[in-house]
Amino acid sequence: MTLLEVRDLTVTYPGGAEAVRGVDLSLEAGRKLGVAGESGCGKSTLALALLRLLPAGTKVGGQVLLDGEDVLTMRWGRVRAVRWAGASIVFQGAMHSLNPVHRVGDQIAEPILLHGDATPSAAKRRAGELLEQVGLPGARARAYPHELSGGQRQRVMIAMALACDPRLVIADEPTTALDVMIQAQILRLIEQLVSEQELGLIMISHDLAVLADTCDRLAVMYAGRVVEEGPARAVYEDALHPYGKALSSAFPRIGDPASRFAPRGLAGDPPDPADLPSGCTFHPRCPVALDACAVEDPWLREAGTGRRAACVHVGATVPPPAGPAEDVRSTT
Ligand SMILES: Nc1ncnc2c1ncn2[C@@H]1O[C@H](COP(=O)(O)OP(=O)(O)OP(=O)(O)O)[C@@H](O)[C@H]1O
Repeated sequence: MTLLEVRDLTVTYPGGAEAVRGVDLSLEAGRKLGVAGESGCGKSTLALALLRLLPAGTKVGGQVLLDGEDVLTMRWGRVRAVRWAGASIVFQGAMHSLNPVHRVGDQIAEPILLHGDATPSAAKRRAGELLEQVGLPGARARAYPHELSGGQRQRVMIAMALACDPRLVIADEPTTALDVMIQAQILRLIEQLVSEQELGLIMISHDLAVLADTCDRLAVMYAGRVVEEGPARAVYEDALHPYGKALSSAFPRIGDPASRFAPRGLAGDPPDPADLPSGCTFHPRCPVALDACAVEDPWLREAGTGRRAACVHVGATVPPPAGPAEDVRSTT
């Protein structure tokens, strides 16, 4: 069975910001899905929605099927059971996520005690084992967060995320605050744990290169929508959507010196989710926009083997209108 199936997920914050708009995603156990996009595209909102961690008053629609069970409609008692044990999140910036006045071992033991019938001493023992699993000496369980380096704290966060043997781990910018060497170590650790334990991984980052290196598939988000999705390497090296292309050209490629000199960046900012442009939300920044793009909002649809993209330039993108069809489509 598919581990996670997200269907037509929408999130609207109080005040009207449509942060996630009709997202469909799926993930098998043991697979790694990267979610990329600029700041403000809705990546963290998507992650929080998967575990119903959004602020009160936020409107959420669609389905989040975790092992076939809809997280969005389950009772709160069940949601609490699913958090940590079914799926867990590693947030960016471990210093802010760890409690500064508690030893890290106690913080790892806490979800174990809450979610099972372990005794306090068994939970502590398990916390030490988890620390060793993420490459820290078990004795570091007695340390306070400020006594650890940034990389060590992020390892503690990963140990916590694994504490209750979840089936799915969501990592939201897990290495953003770390230097490049430590970043690489943490990414390798996450990859190793996912493959050893047959977990599903959703990794969120603005850095397409990191995701292409770590994940099997990539979803590119823009203004709350997935605008491109496919095998990670293919999306990174040969994006179909103009936004995916712009995002991938923003990072020089390892082993491709020419890419250091490629034109980079994208003018402007993503739109305000409370005041989205008409048609394709990317059209005001798109270098290849047509007049039709200010009107038509293309669906995400098949664009070659295992790939999907939402752009009038890619495949047949416009859903059939109610009246006589006016063809604004083109092919790649
Ligand atoms: N509590 C909130 N109330 C209203 N709007 C919000 C709230 N949280 C986030 N938003 C808005 O929703 C949009 C998506 O934010 P989100 O944090 O999900 O984006 P992101 O892609 O994860 O960005 P970043 O990489 O900076 O974290 C942004 O425009 C943001 O301002």
